[in-house]
Amino acid sequence: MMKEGFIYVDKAAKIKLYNKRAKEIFRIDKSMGTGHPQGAIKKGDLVIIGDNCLGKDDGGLKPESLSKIGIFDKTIRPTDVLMAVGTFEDGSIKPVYRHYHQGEDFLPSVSLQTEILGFPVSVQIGSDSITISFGGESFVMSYINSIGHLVIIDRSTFKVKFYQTDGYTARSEDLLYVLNGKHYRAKGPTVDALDIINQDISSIHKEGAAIQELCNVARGGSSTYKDQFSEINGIPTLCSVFPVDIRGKRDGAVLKIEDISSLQKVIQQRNDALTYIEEMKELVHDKVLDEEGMTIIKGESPAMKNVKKLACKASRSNSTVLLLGESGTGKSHLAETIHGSSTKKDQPFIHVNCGAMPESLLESELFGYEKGSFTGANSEGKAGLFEKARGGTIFLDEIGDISLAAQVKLLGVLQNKTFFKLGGTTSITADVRIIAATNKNLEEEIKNERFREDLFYRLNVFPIWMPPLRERKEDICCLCDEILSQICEKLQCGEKFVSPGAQRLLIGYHWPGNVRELENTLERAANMADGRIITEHHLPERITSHQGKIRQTVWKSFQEYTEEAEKRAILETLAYYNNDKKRAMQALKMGKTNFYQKIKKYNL
Ligand SMILES: Nc1ncnc2c1ncn2[C@@H]1O[C@H](COP(=O)(O)OP(=O)(O)OP(=O)(O)O)[C@@H](O)[C@H]1O
Repeated sequence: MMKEGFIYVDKAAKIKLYNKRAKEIFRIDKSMGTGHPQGAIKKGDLVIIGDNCLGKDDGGLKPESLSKIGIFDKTIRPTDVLMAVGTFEDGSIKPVYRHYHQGEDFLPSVSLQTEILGFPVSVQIGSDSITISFGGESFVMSYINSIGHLVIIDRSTFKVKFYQTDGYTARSEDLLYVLNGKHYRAKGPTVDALDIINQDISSIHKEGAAIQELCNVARGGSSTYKDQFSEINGIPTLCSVFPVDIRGKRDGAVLKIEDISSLQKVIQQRNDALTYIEEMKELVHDKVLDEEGMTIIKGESPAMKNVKKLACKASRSNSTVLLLGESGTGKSHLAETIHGSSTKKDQPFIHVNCGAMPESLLESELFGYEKGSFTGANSEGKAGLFEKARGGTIFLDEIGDISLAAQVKLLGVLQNKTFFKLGGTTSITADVRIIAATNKNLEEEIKNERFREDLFYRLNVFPIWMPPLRERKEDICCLCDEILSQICEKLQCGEKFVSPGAQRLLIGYHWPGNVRELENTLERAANMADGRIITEHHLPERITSHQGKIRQTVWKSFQEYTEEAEKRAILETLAYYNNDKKRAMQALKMGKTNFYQKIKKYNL
């Protein structure tokens, strides 16, 4: 049997030949079930809908169109999965329906079961077929991407007067058209297949680049359209268009079609499997790193768990990381941990405190200098920190404090991955991973022209925000345990513990100096306590007296707290997915509209 379908149209785009295979491909040669006569929908008819993607392959059905069967629900959105039973233009029966937002809450298989006027009705949407059942009879439609399945019951006889079948697009019987009152054709074993000869091709095939090309070429255009992918009537095909000339004059054109639905399905399954494997790999990797590497970072609050997740990702990539957050929150600690968990862990980690370095020295320290390049220079010349960090990581701490001149030079390194020594003429490759950190608000610095915007964008490839300690008080106890045991080891004073009363005070304090302040407080307390227990008496007055002040705290409204949390959730997820909005949206299990509304609301 011929594998390809052929359609021949004349200059006026009228179909002159449509072979058997083409009819099979577009499912217009089938006996199509038990059958029904031709007709149109009437007021009061019972309508049963199963649509796996509202607006696609259903004639463009809109949520508003559902008012025809008594559904006025503003939460139904285009692309929703919908199952509905209602009466046409007659409110005598309350519609029954269910809808799901794609991706957000749609399960691979959903169903709706109800009873209308004593008849059982069910709609079942699976991963590749939709089944509508009424009074014991079932109507199954299989699909590749999307479909709009429809069954209509005559209200006076309770007989099926229309059901959807394959080839509905070619028959112009898309769901919306039928709901709009368009006449549908008769179906059934005794009904002749759709007569398409002499019909305008656009009445059978409304869309697809191949159909457009066919019409162009039939009218006299030239064609290079060979084995191209084109979706025709929702069916994935490979098409070629050939001109037909008779005695040197254009007579029409032929479209050769190959059905690649099954191939498409296999590709889809393969892609799904690959995505699944990738997800599993990431999960396993994250878990291993979580267990092995990021345990050095103490903190189990949701904010710190997220920081650790991001740090895991950062340690696996070579991208520039920008650590943001108040002073003392642990940015340097995190930078070292990222390096220590990366493949570069056995290579150098060079910590440069850019803020502490005099401006005149910064350039020569970072990039080195050739001998005799400036007064006071070592006569042998010097390798810079970028060279010393070769193969490893350079951590540019307090990056917000460097001069504009140094920023230009750094930008050059980030853009070209090369630099010159001071007084040097040979370019040196910067084979180094950059992690930068600042407690400044760089956007503010850019506004005040103290920081270059282009440098900010080069640095802000993988941002991680360290939350201040006052926003993750649940971490205080485990930080105390960790830090106190390090301190006791350093002081060689034996193990010490924090009493519950002192713990309460530590949790109540607002920690403007963050973890660094906690560390200093514990070191002082460990020195003060003669015994093994650190009590309230060993804590400084600013902490013990703070307890009384807590009650004067100005509480925010519930809405403000909620908004802060929402903003933080979106920001952190966006950072985690490298600003990939789609993935962030999926991870947050948010609908598209909701997600973009929040982005707009919080100016993210
Ligand atoms: N999660 C943590 N677990 C254990 N120790 C921590 C943690 N976070 C911070 N520290 C300790 O707190 C101190 C301050 O942290 P760090 O120097 O990394 O902060 P920073 O954000 O880089 O500060 P600055 O912006 O002032 O440079 C360090 O001694 C660090 O070891």
